[in-house]
Amino acid sequence: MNKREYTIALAGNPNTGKSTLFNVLTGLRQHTGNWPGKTVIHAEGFFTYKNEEYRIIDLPGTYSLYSNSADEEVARDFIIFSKPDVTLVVLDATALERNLNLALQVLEMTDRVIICLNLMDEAKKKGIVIDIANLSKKLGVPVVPLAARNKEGIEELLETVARMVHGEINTTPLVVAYSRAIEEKIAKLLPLVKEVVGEEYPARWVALRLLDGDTSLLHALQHHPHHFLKEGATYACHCAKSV
Ligand SMILES: Nc1nc2c(ncn2[C@@H]2O[C@H](COP(=O)(O)OP(=O)(O)OP(=O)(O)O)[C@@H](O)[C@H]2O)c(=O)[nH]1
Ligand SMILES: [Mg+2]
Repeated sequence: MNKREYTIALAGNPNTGKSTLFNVLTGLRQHTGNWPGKTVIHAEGFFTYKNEEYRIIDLPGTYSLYSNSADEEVARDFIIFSKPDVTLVVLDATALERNLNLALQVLEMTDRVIICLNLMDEAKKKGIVIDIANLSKKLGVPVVPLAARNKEGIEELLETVARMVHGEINTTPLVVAYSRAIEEKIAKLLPLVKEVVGEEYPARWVALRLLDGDTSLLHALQHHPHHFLKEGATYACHCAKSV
């Protein structure tokens, strides 16, 4: 019997070192191509760690994961529809505040997240000190410091990835609280969304996207092979307009 291969996605703002990390992890076992139907180049690579096979996808760098561009949609769709076993969110440690925005968005989509705090060498040079343990506690997911270009922190990252795919890490992703008005709408919509998407998709995130009038997500859901989901998505969208 073939052993299972784990899928890892690399997300993050542009220029945070995703491709550098991708190259360190995969060496020469990689190829680039086009996503079907979209002119966004993606890279896919493979590596082995402790006798287990991993596939890693270098997603386009984005500042958010809404539907503002093809890049954002590609990254968003991969996390939502392909359900990677682990999503690595690569952050620039010298611009943590700006980078955290994307991390919080990913935490709304999946609980299998590891934060890679990259460019730690630059942060140190600039005298930036980050309390890793506290950040990890606040975000509710592991945070691993890295200097990918110098191959620093890679072993700890791989070990954390392995533990996560084996279900040895319990995460409690930070839930962003919105204004009372929005939370009330979410509360109304949530049971309906749960009925439609069940356990298959993160209900709170879907509700938020619907409230935001994200028609592209709706479109993606309507093309889902599951008939019930297609109809449900249309219905949920209709309800989102009226809550
Ligand atoms: N000092 C330092 N530089 C790094 C590190 N990791 C990556 N870089 C540099 O940062 C720059 C951007 O790295 P990339 O790997 O291309 O970043 P990316 O996230 O793939 O960028 P996009 O694909 O544009 O989103 C390059 O010049 C890298 O050499 C690091 O840990 N330390
Ligand atoms: Mg890149």
